[in-house]
Amino acid sequence: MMEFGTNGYAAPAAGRKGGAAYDVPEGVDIRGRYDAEFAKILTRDALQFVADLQREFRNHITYAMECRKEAKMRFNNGGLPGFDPATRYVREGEWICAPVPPAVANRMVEITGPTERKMVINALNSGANVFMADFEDALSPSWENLIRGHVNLKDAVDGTISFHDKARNRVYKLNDQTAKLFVRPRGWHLPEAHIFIDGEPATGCLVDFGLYFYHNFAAFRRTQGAGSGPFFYLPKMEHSREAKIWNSIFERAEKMAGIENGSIRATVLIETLPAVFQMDEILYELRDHSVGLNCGRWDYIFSYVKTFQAHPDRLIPDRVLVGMNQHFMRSYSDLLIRTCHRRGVHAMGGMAAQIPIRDDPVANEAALELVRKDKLREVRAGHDGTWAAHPGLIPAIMEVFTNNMRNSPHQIHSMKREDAANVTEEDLLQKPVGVRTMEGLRLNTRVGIQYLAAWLTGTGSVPLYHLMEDAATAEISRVQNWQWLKYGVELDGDGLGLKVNLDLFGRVVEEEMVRIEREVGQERFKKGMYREACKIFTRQCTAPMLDDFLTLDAYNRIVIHHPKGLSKL
Ligand SMILES: CC(=O)SCCNC(=O)CCNC(=O)[C@H](O)C(C)(C)COP(=O)(O)OP(=O)(O)OC[C@H]1O[C@@H](n2cnc3c(N)ncnc32)[C@H](O)[C@@H]1OP(=O)(O)O
Ligand SMILES: O=CC(=O)O
Ligand SMILES: [Mg+2]
Repeated sequence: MMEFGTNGYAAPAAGRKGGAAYDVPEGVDIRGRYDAEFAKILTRDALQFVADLQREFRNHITYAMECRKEAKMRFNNGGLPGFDPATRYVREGEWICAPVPPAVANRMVEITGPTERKMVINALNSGANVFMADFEDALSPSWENLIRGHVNLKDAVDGTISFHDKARNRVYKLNDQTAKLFVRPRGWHLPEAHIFIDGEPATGCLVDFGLYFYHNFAAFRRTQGAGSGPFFYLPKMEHSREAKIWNSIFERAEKMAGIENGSIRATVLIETLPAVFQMDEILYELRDHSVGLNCGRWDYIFSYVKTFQAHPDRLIPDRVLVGMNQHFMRSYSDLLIRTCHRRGVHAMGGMAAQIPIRDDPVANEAALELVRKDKLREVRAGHDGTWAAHPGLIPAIMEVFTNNMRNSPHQIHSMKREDAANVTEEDLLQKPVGVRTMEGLRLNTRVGIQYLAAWLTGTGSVPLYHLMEDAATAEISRVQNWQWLKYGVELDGDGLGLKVNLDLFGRVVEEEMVRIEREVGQERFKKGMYREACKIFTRQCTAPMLDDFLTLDAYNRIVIHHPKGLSKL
């Protein structure tokens, strides 16, 4: 095991003995594995840029994270999130964001996926308008995945990326026409424990943003952005002060690159409950750099549970029942559309969880139909585009959007949704309706453990029971179990009348582990990290205090410092 310092991460190594070393600027220490390809990303100049960002913004980030803690305390003491009276002038003011760059006017279908090499090529060739390359929900942030991801994105932006699938003897290359690339860095909360700056682990998202921006801004603007860009997605913000930090980071990056202010554009995911009350404020802070908001529905549900962790009157029903038809979810989507269109930017829809079912045409058609229905609701509500988890879904989603957009690339000017101006705090907080069942508890457990086992072995998005599962959906499973255990809820939906307690949960865990082993097979079960995942998941579900993020604790298990002799692994 690694030896932890006072901040929870291994202390930086004093030097590098044996093997090649990165050429680092003053105060930077790279503790991840070295290879010649990685060294092309971790250049002295790129690291200097990351270190400059870290030094300039670390106090702002620390403050923003302290504010999150204060807000959590307020909610835990019975407070509710709501609109901030101090920024009423922003919500009521008549201002708009900078015009949408022509390169990304049409974003009807955006495919998302991790930065794995073959998937990057497939996504760019998929026929979607945009590919969101993900360092976040869909990626397990191991050193290998992250830096390999940067190699892949650089090759993609340079147009030189290729991949040889030896088993199938198939070579993957980019088509002439490709999707426009957006990149989603990690959330503020995750450190990058393989890069130390001034003795502390770097902020994960500054590493993701800084390395990508440094290496790609020029080529991207030439080949993809028609003179603007690069483009980003920004996850998991809770307050506009966090958007203000991003805005300053963008200005700092533009200055370094010598490009015009407002070149970088970002879509912010509204995927925390506190952020839904800050949508105008977030757009306002980013008004020169914004290209919309997105309904990150899965993290939003997770955040609803987390925000109300001390409110037993706001327990949610079985996870499968919390869809966009719930009043609080519909209100969130309606207000997001109204806010974006009033400010002149895209209102993006979210991810349907269904994926193609290859070996069962009937089930496949049923899954596709659910996706179509979800997308039809989005486009009719006024969304300008949406997400697709898998290339196989793109034709159906594209058809729904093109058939309902009146030959226009977006609906910013045609679907104002003034009716949504009446969405109230109560609408946005309304308790979801539905029942709780033993199967809900079992499914959360089965899915949560399998997802975590995949994440620990380097895969951040997986197909489970014909649905896409990623960090956000796994979080729902975890916090829902925690909530049900904490308040000993009655499972009122299956006539069994059982109450959730440690005994029952212990039995469920045992039985679901047996089921997982049966389903994946003994050999895979033994080789995989199911037992470790089970330990982490169970601890988090039964902890007296709810952990903020599943991936924070789990991250410690995927940090691998090199050379091995120095890191005491
Ligand atoms: C809550 C949120 O944040 S949502 C956004 C984050 N989540 C995501 O981005 C999920 C992205 N999707 C995926 O990772 C995958 O589609 C999964 C894990 C859900 C399903 O994966 P699989 O079952 O392995 O897919 P499947 O075997 O059907 O893949 C078929 C082909 O499509 C490709 N493919 C599948 N999904 C994607 C994708 N999102 N991007 C690019 N290519 C993809 C595969 O690489 C494979 O290519 P090949 O035929 O050339 O080998
Ligand atoms: O990031 C998207 C989500 O739904 O969470
Ligand atoms: Mg998310």
